[in-house]
Amino acid sequence: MPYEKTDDKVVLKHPKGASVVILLFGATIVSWKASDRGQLGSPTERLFLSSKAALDGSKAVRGGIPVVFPCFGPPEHPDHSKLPQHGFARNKIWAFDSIVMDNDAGVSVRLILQPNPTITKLYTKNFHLVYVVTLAEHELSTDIHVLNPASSETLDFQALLHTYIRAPANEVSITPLLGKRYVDKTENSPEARSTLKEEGRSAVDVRTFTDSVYEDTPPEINVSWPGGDLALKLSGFTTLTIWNPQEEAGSKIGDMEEKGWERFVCVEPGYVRGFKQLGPGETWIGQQVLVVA
Ligand SMILES: O=P(O)(O)OC[C@H]1O[C@H](O)[C@H](O)[C@@H](O)[C@@H]1O
Repeated sequence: MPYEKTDDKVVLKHPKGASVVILLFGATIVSWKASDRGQLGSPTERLFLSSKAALDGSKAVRGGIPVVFPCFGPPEHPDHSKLPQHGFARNKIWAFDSIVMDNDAGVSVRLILQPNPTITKLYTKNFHLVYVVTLAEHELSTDIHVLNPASSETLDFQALLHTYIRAPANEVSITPLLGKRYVDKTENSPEARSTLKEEGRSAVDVRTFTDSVYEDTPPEINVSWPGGDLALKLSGFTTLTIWNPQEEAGSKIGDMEEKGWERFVCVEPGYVRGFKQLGPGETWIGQQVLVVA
């Protein structure tokens, strides 16, 4: 059996050893194990999950790949005024829909989230979210589909995959972002936080507290460090957020494990500058493929 489903999670298993664990809470991927290409040996964990993360549905998971929808950061749009930071998708129980692919190339599961009473008391817009997670030997594909089922209203949203890559934070290089415009959310004043800067580094690092939202994300991003390399192949997304709190902000995060900021970099493809405006009946798809080098 290439997958196992229990009340609270789905585990996909590839015949060559890779695996992924997806909680129905938030559709949060909490583990992805894959082996290096061309090397024997057991698959290794590729995502960071804080040992202090709550996995019981009491709060969003600190690590893995939380799904952010319909707002990123504190709510700014009138439709989102009752929502918490990063919206509700990472805090709600998604439904298992089906296994959509199961062959030698990979195994794929489809999860869905639709309005329910716990959502409509905070958010009254109609929406239909589909999340397709596909596991291959050295790749993990995560596709988020947003459908507007309304007959006349537009759906305004932001969406993002908050990918916590397990890596030695002080040694990672992220490319190619040279010349890209970004906002720096570590700046002190609201004016400075909304002023666009231009990236002057050929390889971006996170050795200091970093919270940058890049525009016009390239279709392929490389995250490398001595002894490791992960590529992100992206489509549909317009922004790329790079986040590492370092001690300065990380020590204030209650569910961050001791010095956890030393062990990950968040590389977050999204649509988070302005709002995607989806007409009635339209669908938007954002795809992230994580590829082991
Ligand atoms: O603590 P959380 O709500 O999970 O947010 C964690 C981080 O998410 C993103 O990376 C944002 O850009 C950061 O500003 C935020 O601090």
